[in-house]
Formats: sequence, C-alpha cells, structure tokens
Amino acid sequence: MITRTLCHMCLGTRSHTRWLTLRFHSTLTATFADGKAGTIIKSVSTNIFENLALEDWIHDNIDLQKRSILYLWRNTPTVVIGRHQNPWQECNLKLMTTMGMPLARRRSGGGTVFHDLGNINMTFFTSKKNYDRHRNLSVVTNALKTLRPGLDVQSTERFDILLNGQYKISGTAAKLGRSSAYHHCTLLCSADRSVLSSVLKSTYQGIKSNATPSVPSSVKNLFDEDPTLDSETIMTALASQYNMEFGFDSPIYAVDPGEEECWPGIQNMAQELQTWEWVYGRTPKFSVCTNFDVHGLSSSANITLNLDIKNGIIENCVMDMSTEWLPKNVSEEFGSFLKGCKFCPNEMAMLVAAFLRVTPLGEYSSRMYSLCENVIARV
Ligand SMILES: Nc1ncnc2c1ncn2[C@@H]1O[C@H](COP(=O)(O)OC(=O)CCCC[C@@H]2CCSS2)[C@@H](O)[C@H]1O
Repeated sequence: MITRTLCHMCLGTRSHTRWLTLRFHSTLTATFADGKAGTIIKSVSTNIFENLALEDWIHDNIDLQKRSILYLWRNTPTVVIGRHQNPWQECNLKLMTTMGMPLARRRSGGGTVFHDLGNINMTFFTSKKNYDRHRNLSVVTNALKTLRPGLDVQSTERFDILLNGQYKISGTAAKLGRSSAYHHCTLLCSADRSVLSSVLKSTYQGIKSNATPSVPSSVKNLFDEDPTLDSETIMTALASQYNMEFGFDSPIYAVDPGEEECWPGIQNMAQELQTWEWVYGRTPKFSVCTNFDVHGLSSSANITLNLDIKNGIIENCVMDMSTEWLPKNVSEEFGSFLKGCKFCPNEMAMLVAAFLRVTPLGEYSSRMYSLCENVIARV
C-alpha cells in the first residue's frame, strides 16, 4: 500500500499536501470505464472541526452514486456528541473547559465518544444503495486479523467492535442522505482511557430530556492487547483490506481540509460546526430540576430551581423557597430576568451581575448574592 506523500522530511506539511489534494481531485473527477471507483483519503489535519467539515463537504459535493470513499482521520483530544444529544447530560463540560478540550456535535446520530491521537476514525462514503455497515466493519475486523491472526475482534448487532468478546474498541454512527450515505466508526488504539472516562461523565443532576442517551461500555485499547502495533500499520492495513473487499486499487491520498481552494466553502462549514448555536443550541428541549441550600448572613434556605431549556436557552426559570427568606416578587423577578439567557456559565454570570446592579435589593441583598452565586454554580 503506497501512501502518496512526497518525502519523509516534509511529511504532513501543508504545502506538500496541497499537491496531493489536487491529485485527489483529479482522481475523483476521472471517469472509470467499469463504473466502479474507490478512493482512500487520509486527513493531515487533527482538528475535529476541519475533519468533520471535510465529511460534510464530501457528503454535499461528491457524487457517490458510482464512487465510494474511505476517509481516515484522527483528532487531538476532543469529545464528540451525536446529533440528537444533550452535552450537559453526556460530559464533564467544566473539566473540558479547564483542559481546553473542544466539544463537537457531529451530524450523525448515536452516542458520545472521546477522541485523541490514539483513536482512528474511519468514514465509509457510499451511495445509499451500497450502504452496508456490517460489510464496512468486516473490513476493520479482517484488517486487524490479517495483521494479527490471534486477535479476537468481532462486530456486534449494534455495530460496536468488541475485543475478547467484552471490551469495546469501536463505536459506530451513520448519516443517511437522500441518495448517499456515510457510516463512520472509531478504533481505540492507544487513547488515554483515564481522560476518556473522566470527560465522559456529567456533573449535572436532575436533567430530564428525550435526547439520545449514550450507551457506556467497558473500553480497551488495541495496543494494550498487542503493544507491537502502531497507528500507521493499522491505517495501511485498513486501506489494503478496503481495496480487497470492494475490488478497488486506491493508494492513500493525504488531504488537507484546511485548503479552501480545494474544497470551496469548507471554512464556513468548519466555522458553523464551532458555533454555540450548533454545539449547544441544537440540544433537544430539556429541563433541569435541582435542589440546594443557600446561606445568607444569618439564615439559610432550601431552594428548588426549575429550568426549561429550549435551543440551549432558558425559556422558563422558577425558584421555590420560603417566602420568609426571600419575598416571592423578588425571586420571580430574578427568574424572569434569566429568561432568554444561554444555559452557559459565562453568559449567566454576566446577566446575574447586571441583575444585581440594576435591582434595588435592600435588606435582601446578601441573600440574593448567595442565591445568585449558587444558581451560577449549577449552570
Ligand atoms: N473512541 C471511542 N471508541 C469506542 N468507544 C468509545 C470511544 N469513546 C468512548 N467510548 C465508549 O462508547 C460509549 C458510547 O457508546 P455509544 O454506542 O452510545 O456511542 C457510540 O459508540 C458513538 C460512536 C460514534 C462514532 C463516530 C465516528 C467518527 S466521529 S464519532 C462511551 O460511553 C464509552 O464507553
């Protein structure tokens, strides 16, 4: 299997990959006499938004009726949620912020996964007619068995791949368009499992929603089973097996989704995937009901906070507490002030500061400060 890169000294530099991207374009536009064409590409980017944008670009711009594509890509540490998921329910957003780890929402359904450079992603693009997840996963399992005949890897009914019958090494999701489709999956090779488990843990309590929940599994890295394996070997084996399974003969083309001239419009697509409106705002409507104690200067109260959130924005906010501790009109005023606020700690903190500035609170001032602090802490 030949990877079309120019030289080892400059491997992966963007100026070199431009040439290869253009070669890839000519491959895609070539007409194949037998009507069968398969192309294998590998992204030089490790940025989740660029890589997801390339998936979108191919899906939207390439005629997949007589052409299939295998796209190989990896990302620096990221959490990727499914299209219909609730990020507050799925991951530890505060820890991710501290770690500077991005959150991405993909266009396919399914659950939440963790990516880092120890995780390989594969996207199988086909016409809708040729969409076959079992066949694609057999490419993965057969590639692994060809490399290491002793490996016990099997795909399951729900399109996971299990190692030794119990440890998940691959998860699947898919997007079916009108006439074309893609199936993408992960392969855990040497991902950081302690980061994986700490970021895939919600810190929120009392969320009620109809969003798709993830299905947590025990995961394992392939390289823990066989430390002699490495990512390049695996990707080469996947490409060979793909060619073999589908009767193609493609080298691996290195492509750069950062090249706007090669993929017109891709930068906008990558930008859109990073907007708050897409990542958080696309969360299905949900509510949060939480209970906590608030301490004023000389007294405490138990508060029940109820929030309804639509498109990531607080639609309704009701606080129940003793009216002796805080008069109803004050808590109602505070609740209605929060309507329209993004369910986001920074925006909430700004709005609360504005509320405290403009509202005369008199004797309730210290209680309100504690209440506000506690409400912000729950967002
Ligand atoms: N990278 C990775 N690979 C396999 N399994 C993982 C991974 N990260 C987490 N997990 C485990 O899977 C469950 C979620 O399983 P669940 O079945 O709910 O979701 C999935 O598998 C979705 C796969 C999406 C694949 C796409 C391909 C390209 S972009 S992302 C999680 O709680 C962990 O236990």
